[in-house]
Amino acid sequence: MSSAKIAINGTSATNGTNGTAKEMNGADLKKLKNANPPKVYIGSPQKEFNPSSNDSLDGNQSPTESGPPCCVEAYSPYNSCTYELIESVAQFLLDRVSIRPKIGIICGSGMDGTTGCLADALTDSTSFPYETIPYFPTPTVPGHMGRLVFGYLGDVPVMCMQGRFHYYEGYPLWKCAMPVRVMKLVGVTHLLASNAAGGLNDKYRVGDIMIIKDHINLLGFAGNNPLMGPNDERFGPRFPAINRAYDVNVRRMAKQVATEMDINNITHEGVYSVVGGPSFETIAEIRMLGALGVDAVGMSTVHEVITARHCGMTSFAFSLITNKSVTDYESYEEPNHEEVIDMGKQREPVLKEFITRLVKKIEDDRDE
Ligand SMILES: O=P(O)(O)O[C@@H]1C[C@H](O)[C@@H](CO)O1
Ligand code: HPA
Repeated sequence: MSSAKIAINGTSATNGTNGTAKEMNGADLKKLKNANPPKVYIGSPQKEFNPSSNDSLDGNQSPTESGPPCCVEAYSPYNSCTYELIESVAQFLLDRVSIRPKIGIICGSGMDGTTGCLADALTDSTSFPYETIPYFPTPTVPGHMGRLVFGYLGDVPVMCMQGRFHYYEGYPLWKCAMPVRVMKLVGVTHLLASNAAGGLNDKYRVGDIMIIKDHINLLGFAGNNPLMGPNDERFGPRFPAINRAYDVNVRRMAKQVATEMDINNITHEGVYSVVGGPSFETIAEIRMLGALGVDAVGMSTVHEVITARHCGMTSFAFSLITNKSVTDYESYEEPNHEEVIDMGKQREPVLKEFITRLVKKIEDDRDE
């Protein structure tokens, strides 16, 4: 494969074969960071990040004698990742890309794979493997890539998380949702999140799309919320309202897109509930969720949407129904991650088209 060197802010990164996709590899970016370190303030009292010291870039180091470490210990349930730190991560990205996206996309399981996925459809793209972004977590789940990709979807500038972070990976909820705040400070106003989910609603079939109109935050009921801990008003209020989390206008546009694509027969609107995972649900749990009015169940999205709403972003999310939730004690069926990934891949073209058209509508609406 041929590769040309191109200049990004005076330093070099590798340019792909077609001249439109720039992949920053780990080694290049480590060099880049050392040459041009982001100003990152960590802990309290604030400390300037020094890439030549032993400080880790991933924010996962444990407390040291000199005081609290970076943005907090990885497993703290309380978010003390400062506004300044998120700002510095956003600045790190802004210094290295020229586009200024207003729409941020999070790709769910099966939609964030290695080839043919949404992020691959972006043109003029620059991608940052997560491990090369200061303080970013890194994904551990098979089938989830770990890249932040900037580029154009159709002619709309977007930034796209190809791979997300889940609570069951061991990250606290605030850390799972930390990239949403980075998006916010990059300038994103609209969050579009997708996920894979088990279908509880009898009308849903595997492969259907459910536009999320509301959620039940089971983790929140159990006293776990991404906004726990000190609140910085620069992000948003201490007690944000969440009852209008899934924007009615964007949902209307999504339904228009479904009509235009002639996929109304596989498109629904319903209630999503988050569980902690990684174990799938028992039959009793599924029956309980059904009785609560849940249409689909998954392991993500809710903490991202709460974080986005907290900082004033417009949010929209949808589920791909990758499996039917088992409700029958006589059944031998068992949900598994492989079928989740397979269904995501099968539906990739439809979902890509769905998101591309929706993004265009949002952009046109913003311009009006
Ligand atoms: O990232 P999402 O919510 O799409 O992933 C779902 C939940 C688990 O990560 C996985 C289970 O197969 O799919
Ligand atoms: N339960 C929870 N999360 C999921 C499921 C499920 O059945 N399918 C895909 N993600």
